[in-house]
Amino acid sequence: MFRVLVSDPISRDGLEPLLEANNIEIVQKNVSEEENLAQYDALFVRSATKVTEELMNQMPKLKIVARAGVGVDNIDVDQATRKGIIVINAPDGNTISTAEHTFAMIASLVRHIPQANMSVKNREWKRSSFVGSELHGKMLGIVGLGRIGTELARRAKAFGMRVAVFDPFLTKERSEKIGVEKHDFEELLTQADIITVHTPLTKETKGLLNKETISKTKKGVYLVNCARGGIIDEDALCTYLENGHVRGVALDVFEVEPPEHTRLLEFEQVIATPHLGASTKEAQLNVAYQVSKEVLLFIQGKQVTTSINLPAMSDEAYQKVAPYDSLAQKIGSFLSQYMNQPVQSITIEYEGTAAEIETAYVTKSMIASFLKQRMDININTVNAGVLARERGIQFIEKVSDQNSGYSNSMKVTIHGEQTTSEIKGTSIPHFGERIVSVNGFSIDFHPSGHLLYIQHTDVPGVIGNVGRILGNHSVNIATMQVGRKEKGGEAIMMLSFDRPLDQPILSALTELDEIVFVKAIEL
Ligand SMILES: NC(=O)C1=CN([C@@H]2O[C@H](COP(=O)(O)OP(=O)(O)OC[C@H]3O[C@@H](n4cnc5c(N)ncnc54)[C@H](O)[C@@H]3O)[C@@H](O)[C@H]2O)C=CC1
Ligand SMILES: O=C(O)C(=O)COP(=O)(O)O
Repeated sequence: MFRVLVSDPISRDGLEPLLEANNIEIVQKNVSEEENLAQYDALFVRSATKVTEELMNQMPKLKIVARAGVGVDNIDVDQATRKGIIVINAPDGNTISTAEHTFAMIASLVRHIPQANMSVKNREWKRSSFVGSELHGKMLGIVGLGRIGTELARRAKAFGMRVAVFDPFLTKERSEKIGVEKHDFEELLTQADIITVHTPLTKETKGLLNKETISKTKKGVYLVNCARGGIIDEDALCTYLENGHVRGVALDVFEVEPPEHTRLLEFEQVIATPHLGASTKEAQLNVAYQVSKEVLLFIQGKQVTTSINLPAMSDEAYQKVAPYDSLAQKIGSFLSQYMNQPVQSITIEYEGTAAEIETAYVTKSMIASFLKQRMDININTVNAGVLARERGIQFIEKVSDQNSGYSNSMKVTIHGEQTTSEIKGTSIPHFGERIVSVNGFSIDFHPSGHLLYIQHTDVPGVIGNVGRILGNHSVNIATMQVGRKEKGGEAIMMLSFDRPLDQPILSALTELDEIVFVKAIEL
């Protein structure tokens, strides 16, 4: 049974993909009210639940956190990554709703609609107190031209506004295509009549509009924040509202939510909504449906596509990666079992078509498989890189420019404290993966099942002796491959069996004079 805890109010209809699947239990209850957090495999949240390290520690089975929305600033993604917990979000399900809400806030702000509404409800008729400004012909400054910023720009243009944009990642071509003016931050500050922010909350964007930057804006500017509390510094807003430099402010989000102690709400010129950007039936259905489908993919062992802490990959892209992923896991596990010593660095080299895929994912998969043999914690592609680095293991990814004759290949070299080992494999369409070289010995075997690696001297009779000992122990050899570099020198043997080999058999083999090294490997 896969157990899902839905902590914030999330559309039940949007959970349909999970509700219809078998063996999934969904509990809709806030984390603060759930006594047995340890039983859950997945946690669904919106912005209210804070997914802290402490909460994750109370959920040892947690494998995936699904944010039914965009911003993940309420989730400790670094800690989730360390613990191997996948974090996903619903990147575009609430874009339109949030853009529409922002536009509604802008229109309300310049026409004083909330204040006028209150006044009329108080039985007043003060028409001259609420004279507003037209949007037509004014310049809207958008900070962050992502999904929401772009939709907002389209709406502003339809109202005859000029749209100036600051976004460090915006190309000239894209700004021309959308029909907005690309500016630097300073220009936008000094020219815009209304400034609205649409970036995530990060170290860089926290306090982006502060005492210093707001002082550069036009006198009488309107400021809007429907992205995240803290992108516009609240103390600075109070200062400039008090001295009249900022004419009005529209806020959907606050540094602390609910905003119990902020002075901002005391200003007549501030209009506010309680984080309603994504609160439409449509957006809530979209985001819940998006993350439910993703979680279902995860449960089915398929590739999730909207992960924050995994390389983004569509299911289609994963189909191309899958054969190499499988090969990488086999090589990682093989080398980890074979090299029983501390490791300093791992190098993975891709050649041919293997170099054309999402190699970062495959590298992490190989490292995860390597570490799994050595560590008794949850290791996967999410936390493999972090855990390897924490243990002082360097990993290097290379694309080989050599042509070794295979249409694709993957070579993994591990530098251990005492020795270095290396395995090369290839994936053959419709045939599966093959290991084609071990420590420079050419060989050809399918890396699967109960294997035995033997290093020996290339002398007559050794194969017979090995066969005799195995036969004496009633062990049937399923497959056998040999490889050598030169006649009479060192050689290797790779055998596979229908069952694992016991220690007495391995000891008997080791006692043969011509045998240098024996290692049973389970893949
Ligand atoms: N009020 C609400 O209910 C909602 C709020 N949001 C907030 O809106 C934010 C934006 O959402 P989307 O447009 O979907 O995200 P997005 O990722 O599509 O766009 C963010 C944009 O910000 C830009 N950016 C990043 N750092 C920047 C910087 N230092 N200066 C200027 N631009 C910068 C990026 O290049 C990107 O284009 C979310 O992160 C979330 O916090 C999102 C949905 C609902
Ligand atoms: O999607 C986002 O980033 C939002 O801010 C929406 O938040 P919510 O899901 O409404 O709590």
